[in-house]
Amino acid sequence: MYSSQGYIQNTMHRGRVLIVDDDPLNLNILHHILRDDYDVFMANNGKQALSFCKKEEKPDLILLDVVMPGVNGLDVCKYLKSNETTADIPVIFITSQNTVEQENLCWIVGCTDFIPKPVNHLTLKHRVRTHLMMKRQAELLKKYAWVDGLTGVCNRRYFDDHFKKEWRRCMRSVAPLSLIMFDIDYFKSYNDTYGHLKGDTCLCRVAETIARRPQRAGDLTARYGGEEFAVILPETSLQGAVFLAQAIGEEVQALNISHSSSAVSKKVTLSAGVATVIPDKSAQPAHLIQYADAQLYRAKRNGRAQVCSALNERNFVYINSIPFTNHF
Ligand SMILES: Nc1nc2c(ncn2[C@@H]2O[C@H](COP(=O)(O)OP(=O)(O)OP(=O)(O)O)[C@@H](O)[C@H]2O)c(=O)[nH]1
Repeated sequence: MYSSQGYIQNTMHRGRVLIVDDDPLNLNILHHILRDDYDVFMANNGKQALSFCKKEEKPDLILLDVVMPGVNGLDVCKYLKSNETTADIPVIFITSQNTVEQENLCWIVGCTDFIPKPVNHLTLKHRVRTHLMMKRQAELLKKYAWVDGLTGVCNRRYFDDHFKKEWRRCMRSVAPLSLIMFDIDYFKSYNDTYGHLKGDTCLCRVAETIARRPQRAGDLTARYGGEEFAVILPETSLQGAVFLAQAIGEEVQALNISHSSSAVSKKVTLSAGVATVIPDKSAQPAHLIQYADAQLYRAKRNGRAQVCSALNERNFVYINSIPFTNHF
């Protein structure tokens, strides 16, 4: 649902339906019924279905045969429901096994619904439409819970959630986790000079510029507080994160947003604090936030419009303090 940049992706596409059946005739019939309304994909065994679901663009709904050679439908469903990235995909079983025991097995592995064979075309169309609509509504609700209303980037709640997940992931893979904290310089005087409406517009343009840059899976931009933004960069070295912070800072200056009451430049500038840790059990996610915040504070004290960084506070290494160029 979220792009790596932190923006919500458009979910109002036609809907991607994956049909899984080992019988080519059944695949053809279902494809024929749905192809005018949805983007339809087909798999003729469980293994193929699972590898399709590992792709970046997942199906929005799966029609799944129960009895198939190799990995059967029940196992496919069980696997999808136990995996965080596929658990929300509705699975409708298409089955000729209509005993109570069989039905119960389908519910136990987490199916959303089932349709008996032979398939009634209208029932299929209605069930698919209803479940896709319910999925979209659930996504919209999540969107409003997770997105910052003014800037459109992720909000603090989503940041906290994602940050903890990436912390655990980097701990498992013994990889560096970097965090950049950005703050707009002299933003209070910007509001005082130009008014809050212009202040809001400025915040939106800065947020958009920050969020455009981080592109890798797991990267995330969020509004951390009023005029403060955070960027999470999993599996990224301190050097890489500083490079990115520097590039973003320069791009914000290149926006050329006038700031006549700033003491550091005639344009809007950012200060940035960068910190990197390889997460382990002796530390908490909050520590990395503190390290990055300490560096942001140092950037402010040093004169603003610059990036300051540290490897981590336990063996505090002041790697750098880089002023942005051309800010006057
Ligand atoms: N327009 C607007 N202003 C906001 C929003 N959220 C926070 N602010 C303002 O951001 C300003 C932050 O001011 P300070 O924390 O004093 O920091 P600063 O003026 O940027 O100074 P330095 O950070 O030290 O460079 C305050 O005036 C807040 O009212 C918002 O959503 N819209």
